Amino acid sequence: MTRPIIALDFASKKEIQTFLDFFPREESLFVKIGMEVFYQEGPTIVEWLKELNHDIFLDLKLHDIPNTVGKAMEGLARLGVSMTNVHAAGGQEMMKAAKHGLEKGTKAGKTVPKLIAVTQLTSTSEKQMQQDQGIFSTLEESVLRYAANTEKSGLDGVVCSAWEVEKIKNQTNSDFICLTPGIRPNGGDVGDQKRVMTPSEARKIGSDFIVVGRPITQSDQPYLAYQEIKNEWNGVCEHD
Ligand SMILES: O=C(O)c1cc(=O)[nH]c(=O)n1[C@@H]1O[C@H](COP(=O)(O)O)[C@@H](O)[C@H]1O
Repeated sequence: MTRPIIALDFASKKEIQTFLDFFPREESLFVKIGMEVFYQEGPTIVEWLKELNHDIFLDLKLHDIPNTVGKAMEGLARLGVSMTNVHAAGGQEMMKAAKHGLEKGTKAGKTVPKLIAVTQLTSTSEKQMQQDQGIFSTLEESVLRYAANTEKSGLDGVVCSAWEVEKIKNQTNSDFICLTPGIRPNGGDVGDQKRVMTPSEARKIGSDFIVVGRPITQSDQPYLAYQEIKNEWNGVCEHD
């Protein structure tokens, strides 16, 4: 069984602790730490979650000049997370610098974190992309271009919506990762997300990882919500 990545979009360590109390202590989770809590708590939040035996996707979506991103990644590599990311819009030079920084900062004998690039955010519609970013192609064309740039820069994969996975997989090598947020159980509240899919649809279409936040974090029964999504993602029927 593979684990959905839980987006820990909380404002503090205390709130995360309260949330994790709903889960059995021995269950190792794959969690995503984003800018909301990282900017408040700093690297200690990562160290604490690692001590609890959880795997971490550090989602800081770096996007700056190549030198700055490269140096920042060199520092982040020392935290020993499993995965981290940049914005593909930063360009190929920036993505290469990010990868180089991660490799340089990873301690000898340790695994270099997977590095993936955000294409078009799942909260972006084609109309918004054209109006706000001045990109006058289809949204899919834009995502495919970013995915091609990401692969050329030597990164491990992309963050995209499940809607684009099939086309990305057709144009990239077989190891290239598609990590898909914007996941909702059937009939779930989409909130600010625009390009959504259910866990089972995302699996069928070839997503390698799904990221799920509010359907689990805002649930009255977070562990049950997590298990239902995990089972659906792994193709387990309720009565198996
Ligand atoms: O990089 C991400 O993780 C990300 C990229 C993207 O395009 N869309 C997106 O929603 N995310 C993240 O995925 C999570 C989705 O949360 P929910 O919409 O609550 O499931 C949030 O933490 C977002 O920051």
